Amino acid sequence: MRCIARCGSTNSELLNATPPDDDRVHVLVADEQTGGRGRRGRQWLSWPEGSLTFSSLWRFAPGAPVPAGLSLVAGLALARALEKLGLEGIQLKWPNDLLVHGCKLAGILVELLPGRGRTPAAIIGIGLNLRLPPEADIPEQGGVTDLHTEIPALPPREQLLAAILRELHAALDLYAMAGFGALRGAWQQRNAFADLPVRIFGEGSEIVGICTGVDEDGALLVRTDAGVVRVLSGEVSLRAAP
Ligand SMILES: O=C(O)CCCC[C@@H]1SC[C@@H]2NC(=O)N[C@@H]21
Repeated sequence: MRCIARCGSTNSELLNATPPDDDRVHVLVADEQTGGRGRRGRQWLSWPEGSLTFSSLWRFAPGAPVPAGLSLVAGLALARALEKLGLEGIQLKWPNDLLVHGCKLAGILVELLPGRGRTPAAIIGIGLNLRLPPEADIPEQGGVTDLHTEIPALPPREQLLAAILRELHAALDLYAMAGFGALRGAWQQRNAFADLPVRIFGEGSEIVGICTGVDEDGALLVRTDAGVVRVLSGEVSLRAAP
């Protein structure tokens, strides 16, 4: 594990300076990110004392199918770590957000690193709000929350990170062995939109229906008038339907 004071984005750092193939687990933590990135080209804002931002490189078997459910696995691991610290009411918003009381507490950005003759890898980036300044709240984006608001007795940062990494690596080991199917039930128990009307916006398309869960690959299942539609993570955005 490497801890640095500042960088643009921990995901970008790992993408640009891939550690050697034999380095099975590689984690980069930054006290401050100046160009944090979120899904769909969004910015991820963080504050030096107010956020925990890190990325973990995870290698998967050459020739294995693209690990589609990874951001769900990471979300579940993060949820489990925070639940063990006493945080209740965590919900997972497919594919990459962790919510408490409907407000975003953490986000996950998974990016694949092409093999180029090496073992293929994924970078799993996690941004967790610890103590946000008031200007961080953007109600029109559903609102944000921080860990300090949810559990006032926050453990020290290093302890929190260690607890998250423990859960993350345990979940990744199971995922590597048995696939997302082994974690699917646990993810669905925390599904923020279970049996609720949803609207999925893609590039030039829109799906409206009831969210019935996720499948063995981590794809979202939406029951529409035309039958059940499988939505792959890609460039889509999920919202509650009125
Ligand atoms: O909400 C999202 O769309 C995902 C946010 C992911 C943010 C984390 S912070 C650590 C890592 N480095 C980045 O630039 N992004 C991820």
